[in-house]
Amino acid sequence: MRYAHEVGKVRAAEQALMARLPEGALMRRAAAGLAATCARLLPGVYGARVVLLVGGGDNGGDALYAGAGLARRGASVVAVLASDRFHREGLAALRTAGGRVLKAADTGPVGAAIEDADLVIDGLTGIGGTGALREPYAGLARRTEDIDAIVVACDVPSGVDAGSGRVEGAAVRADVTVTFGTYKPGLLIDPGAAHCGVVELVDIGLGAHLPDPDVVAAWPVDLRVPQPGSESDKYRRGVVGVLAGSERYTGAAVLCVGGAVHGGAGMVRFASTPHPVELVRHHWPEAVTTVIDRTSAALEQVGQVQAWVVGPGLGTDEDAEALVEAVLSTDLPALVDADGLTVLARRRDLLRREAPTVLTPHAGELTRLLGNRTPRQTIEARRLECVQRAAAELSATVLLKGSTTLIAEQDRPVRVNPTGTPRLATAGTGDVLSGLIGALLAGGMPAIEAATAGAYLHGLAGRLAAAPPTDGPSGPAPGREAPISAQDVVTALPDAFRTLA
Ligand SMILES: NC(=O)C1=CN([C@@H]2O[C@H](COP(=O)(O)OP(=O)(O)OC[C@H]3O[C@@H](n4cnc5c(N)ncnc54)[C@H](OP(=O)(O)O)[C@@H]3O)[C@@H](O)[C@H]2O)[C@@H](O)CC1
Ligand SMILES: Nc1ncnc2c1ncn2[C@@H]1O[C@H](COP(=O)(O)OP(=O)(O)O)[C@@H](O)[C@H]1O
Ligand SMILES: [K+]
Repeated sequence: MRYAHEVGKVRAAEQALMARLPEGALMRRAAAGLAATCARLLPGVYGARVVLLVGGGDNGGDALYAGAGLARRGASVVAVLASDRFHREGLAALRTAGGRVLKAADTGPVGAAIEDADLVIDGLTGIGGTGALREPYAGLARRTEDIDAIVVACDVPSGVDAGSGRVEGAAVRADVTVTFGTYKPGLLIDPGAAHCGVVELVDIGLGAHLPDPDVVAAWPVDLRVPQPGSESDKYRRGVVGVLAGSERYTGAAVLCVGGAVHGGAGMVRFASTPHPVELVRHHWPEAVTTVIDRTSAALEQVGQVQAWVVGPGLGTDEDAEALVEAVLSTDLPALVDADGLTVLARRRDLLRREAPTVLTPHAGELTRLLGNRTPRQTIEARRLECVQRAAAELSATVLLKGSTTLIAEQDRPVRVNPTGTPRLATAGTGDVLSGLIGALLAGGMPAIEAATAGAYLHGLAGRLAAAPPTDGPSGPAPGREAPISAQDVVTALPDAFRTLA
């Protein structure tokens, strides 16, 4: 797992540690780690041209000390001061090491230095950055776009809100971000995460002073999907029931069952109206299907299951509502997706239940679930805050889809999914995800673990489907990916599972 802590907790841990160390020791540790990474990224330090973008706080101090270290090893280092305030000891150290200093207002020489640089260290703002970058910080951040130099962000790319990943204006796009002590949520969550490049963590000894994390990113070693043993049979492995599709929306049913069939359930039971049932039988002969009378919503017709998935393509009429109500009245784990969520938005009373409930909204669906008080754009920009609020208000496990999938349960660290690709933003992939998570629930996984593993495998299947085979699970550069369909994601699921073995 990658652990991230809120900014306030990072500051408290730093204070506790600093109280036990000589003045300035912590900053010098951070700067030494930053300088070591920069030295590794350069073909050679001697003679390399390094520019430091220096803000008025301690983030600028880190950059100045790191620059001093590189200058002592023969680099030609220029510091660009964005503010009249700067870290005095850091600047003195740089000058002593032979570094030069410019002010941001010296636009000609500053532009030339950045153009000629081999490496730029962004020390404008770190965890102290608030709101959109003001001038001249914003202008300096923009100057780092489309340059040949390697851009290394100190602690956090400036312009990215460290606590949330929010980006409100200009922000540095780094090739590498060197962060100190612990990850910050904004380094793991988009849009901030997309500005970080490769994130390296430098240990500055904070560990013992840090409380439980606020956000964690799951890595393959953390995921324990159910494995069949010699005692297994199809019933013991878990049966998932899927209520999806309608005469109007048939594809959602086929895709959702596809996700469930490849999710490791012992059996998939599918129930719907005649047309989706016919199509599911055609595509997935292994599913056991039932044509149900929607008006009665009697789940006994479908047979015994260990978990339910309800919603994709279901429609939002009264019959659909009756099916959602029937599922949520059981004492079984249930996942509600798509149209089921639209129904739930007007029947939040149905969420009062003891058994685990997983909701898988995209930002628009979450807007409705939260009573239309939070616009979709706000949810997309403040994903962390909104998913936490939703989990608390709805008393459910909430998986918020989109460019970074987040999974929240009340009083637990929020999970961040590290896999995925923007190629997944295509119709029907969400239906595959809900079927997949339903199968994992039926296999007995706790709700948050099923949602975490499902998001991971789904994102990885998307990458495997989109990438040339040689690029592997860590994923190729986005330009090397091909468009994919939701069915391609289904097909790639077995390969995604195999990476966990
Ligand atoms: N504490 C420790 O032990 C350790 C801390 N460490 C390091 O310290 C960093 C935190 O330092 P910090 O607290 O000084 O804040 P920091 O990120 O430099 O930002 C403040 C400056 O930014 C400016 N500014 C803010 N918003 C702005 C905006 N929108 N637009 C423009 N300017 C804006 C603000 O300007 P002002 O408000 O003063 O005008 C002020 O000058 C942390 O990330 C890590 O790198 C490491 O050395 C390890 C040990
Ligand atoms: N920009 C993006 N980057 C990565 N993944 C994305 C992005 N946009 C959407 N996705 C993923 O694509 C899937 C789309 O699901 P959803 O919105 O429910 O579509 P549908 O209802 O058509 O199936 C989700 O898994 C979501 O996380
Ligand atoms: K920075």
